[in-house]
Amino acid sequence: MLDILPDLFDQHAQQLQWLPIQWCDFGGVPTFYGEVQTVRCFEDNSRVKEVLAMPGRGRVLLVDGGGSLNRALLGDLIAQSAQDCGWAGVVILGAVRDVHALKGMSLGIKALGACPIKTQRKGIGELDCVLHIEGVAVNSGDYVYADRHGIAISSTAFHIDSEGAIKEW
Ligand SMILES: O=C([O-])CC(=O)C(=O)O
Repeated sequence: MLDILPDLFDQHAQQLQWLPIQWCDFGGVPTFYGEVQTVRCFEDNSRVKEVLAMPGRGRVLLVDGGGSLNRALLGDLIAQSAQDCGWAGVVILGAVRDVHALKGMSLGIKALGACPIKTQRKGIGELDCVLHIEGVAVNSGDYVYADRHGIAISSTAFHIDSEGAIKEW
């Protein structure tokens, strides 16, 4: 799929909130969208690993890692698990590693940057919490729309067909 955000904003700007962050694109799928599940954690990816081993059903995991580039919250093994479990994408306000392998995955992956060091898992982190990213509140059950421009959040589910036609669900 090509770009989706310009047409989405042209047609439905009132229902969208833009996250003004220039993300790095690490996955093999630059355009992806789906229902959000939220995680908040800091330099501990326990929750990320647990959740991405559960059925994704086309959803997108949005992780507020506090912006830390000191530890990677996702690497090739967890990303493979996400792909195998049917997640559409993972968005990390923080870092990832195993960058070469991530590019080969059928998964959307956006993050602030890369770091070669993994976290120490101590079981710390929250699932399904309200995240505040660039002044935008995001809950599990909202929707993420991502392409090479970046990421928009909405409480509305849109379906975008392979021709780029947008339908509200
Ligand atoms: O295990 C981790 O914490 C991150 C990682 O390297 C992987 O997902 O392969």
